[in-house]
Amino acid sequence: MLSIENLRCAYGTAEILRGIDMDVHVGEVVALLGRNGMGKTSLVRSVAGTRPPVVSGGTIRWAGTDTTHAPSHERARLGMGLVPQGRHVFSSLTVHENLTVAARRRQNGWDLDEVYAFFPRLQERSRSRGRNLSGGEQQMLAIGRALMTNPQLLLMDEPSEGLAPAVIAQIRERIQQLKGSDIAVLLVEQNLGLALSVADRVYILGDEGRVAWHGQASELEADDDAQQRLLAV
Ligand SMILES: Nc1ncnc2c1ncn2[C@@H]1O[C@H](COP(=O)(O)OP(=O)(O)OP(=O)(O)O)[C@@H](O)[C@H]1O
Repeated sequence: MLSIENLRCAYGTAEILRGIDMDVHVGEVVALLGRNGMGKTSLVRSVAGTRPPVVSGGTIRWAGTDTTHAPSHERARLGMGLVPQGRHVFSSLTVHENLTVAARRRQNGWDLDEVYAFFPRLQERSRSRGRNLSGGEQQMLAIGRALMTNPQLLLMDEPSEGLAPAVIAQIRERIQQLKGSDIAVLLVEQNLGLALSVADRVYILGDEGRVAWHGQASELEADDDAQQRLLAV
């Protein structure tokens, strides 16, 4: 389980998160929502140990270990995988190379064949370089690359950003497939429809740098007031 208590983080003197409490259990998908600039990416980067921002208070525990100030490679070793906003695939490497460079062996874990079975399009494009892929293919590659590290906690930062509806539908199906496996998923999304269709629970960040709403995805779906007030939909 990922357990975040009273987390604060800052860029220089600007404190963005001011006391976040949140947990994500293995086998569930938790969506992290909020309007632009509320700190969703900052929270995910704090969990993954990617700087900036700097964690200025609180604790992050993963599977019983205090990872609050652990280096990002240590968090990866403990089973955290990040699908970063903007994908960041290696543009000069092929799909195959992007995937194998990330591989981390674990018994009964993800390997190249499994990732190709999960995203057949990646196998078709295995010899293409990152820079020649479409946005959707790059997103599949970013997810596949994170899966190659055999994560038990998958942090996904806006996987639907800039993608066509047909590709978003595929990403939705794949997240649903991951659900119920031995992976915990924390999903940052702007696309409320996608978030509600895959998430078990939802946290919404408000403009105080705190959680403004949390509950079951089905509760948020029925709560027009929260949607309008906190997400401006
Ligand atoms: N590297 C940085 N240096 C200084 N301030 C930053 C940096 N990155 C983000 N911020 C600020 O931190 C705040 C939170 O940004 P963050 O990207 O975490 O929000 P977000 O909810 O993910 O937004 P979006 O939906 O637009 O991606 C914003 O005010 C942003 O301008």
